[in-house]
Amino acid sequence: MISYISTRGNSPAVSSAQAILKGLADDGGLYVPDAWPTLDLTLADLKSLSYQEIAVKVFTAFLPDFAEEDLHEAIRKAYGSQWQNEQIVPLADFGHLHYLELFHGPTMAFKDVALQALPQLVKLAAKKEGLDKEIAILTATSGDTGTAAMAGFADVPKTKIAVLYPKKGISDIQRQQMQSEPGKNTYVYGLEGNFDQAQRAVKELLSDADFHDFLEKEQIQLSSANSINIGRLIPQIVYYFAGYGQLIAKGDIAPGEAIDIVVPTGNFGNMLAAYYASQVGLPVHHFTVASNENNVLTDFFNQGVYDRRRDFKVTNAPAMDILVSSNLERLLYFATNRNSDVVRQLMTDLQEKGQYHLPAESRTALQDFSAGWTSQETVLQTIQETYGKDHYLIDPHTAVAKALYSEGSRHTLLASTASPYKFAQTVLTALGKEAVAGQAGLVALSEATKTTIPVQMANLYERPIRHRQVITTDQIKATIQAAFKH
Ligand SMILES: N[C@@H](CCOP(=O)(O)O)C(=O)O
Repeated sequence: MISYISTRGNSPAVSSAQAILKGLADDGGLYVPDAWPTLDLTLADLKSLSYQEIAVKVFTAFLPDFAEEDLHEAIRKAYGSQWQNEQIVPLADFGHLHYLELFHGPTMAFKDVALQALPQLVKLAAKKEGLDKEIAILTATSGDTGTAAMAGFADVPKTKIAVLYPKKGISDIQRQQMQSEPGKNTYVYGLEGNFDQAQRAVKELLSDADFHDFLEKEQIQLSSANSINIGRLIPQIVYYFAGYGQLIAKGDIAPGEAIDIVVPTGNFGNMLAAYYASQVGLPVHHFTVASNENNVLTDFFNQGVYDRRRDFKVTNAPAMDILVSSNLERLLYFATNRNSDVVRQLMTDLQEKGQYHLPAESRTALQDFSAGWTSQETVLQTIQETYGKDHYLIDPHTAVAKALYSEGSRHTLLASTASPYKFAQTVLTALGKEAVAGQAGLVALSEATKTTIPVQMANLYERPIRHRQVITTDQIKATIQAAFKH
């Protein structure tokens, strides 16, 4: 049975339930499986399996300490009528290019796929571990994770969730979604800072001894809804298999045929899930890592040097405005042939010097990856061209990836990570329309493109604003402590 170990090698191995409850290993590392599990399916099976059935196969393989009937129930709840498409992640096909639409969930971003499941997994993990404490979820967001995490955890008994988002640099709709979140157990704070600062604070609090004393006194188990939590990543593996199954069902590929995958990425969770899928049997020929102007990952893959010492840019693909890409640490662990000493040193270099150099032999292990970045102007141009040529509307993050795609002989899954309505102002600008804010922006986009405003957004601007508090980075710990105190 697999267990989970820290990428930095200085924490004991834990079960999958424990890894989900902890979020981050005590040594600051990220939990990774100590061996690749075997999926109980063949690629030929995929074309006749529902999304939920594929999810059962992936979840049971990666979460072997959970009872299978509990996982069935969790999956039934996570992928039910709250999804606006029965396939959960349908494909939109244009020749060899297939957009894997990951945005049909409650908050219209790919984060829903995992964050509809994570609360179920957390509850099951707590039951399994005999944990009778309240569970507090701390989350940093550049716009999408926070919204989706609250949609998942809102009013879940014995949980609380606190979200930190950068005050500047999220879309109008993301702001409205978060500030008007009605869940009684939700706490939302705008930060005078950027995503990296929010995420650093989350990681520090997860391993802060004094904060842990407070949690112990209050009988609280702390975890995270970010993709540093392995419980966030596992559900994301499922959709690559589901997309592959749809390609077989449509007759585009034969079982076993290799595909390419292109992913717009900031925190690297979505890309890493594709890599995990490939390690447990999905035939992937090539991965393209797409970045926006915060192109730290592009330089890393092209030059083998990760250097966060650069200006942090607020862009029109804001969910990817990230310079410290947490999940890369998990890829480094595999690229270094599971050498936690090397990973620990690289992470120390990143912390202390702001950069690290990947050893040459590990660069070879990443030869299936290439990387590129897309400017804000090209994002606008790509949205306009895609709409003009294919009459298909894409959001700015999907455009970051689309700009790097060029048609080849292989079928390609391109992760379409958010609804274009979630970034209505940017999409309107791209289409040469006035970027009106609020409900008027949704109406303008609907009229300009003769598309329907997603039902998930129907009453969004009627919800009252509940969360207005803005804090500085110095105030994070005390603010979260006050929120979580009974
Ligand atoms: N893009 C994210 C940033 C956090 O990433 P995560 O996948 O680690 O949760 C966002 O929109 O919040």
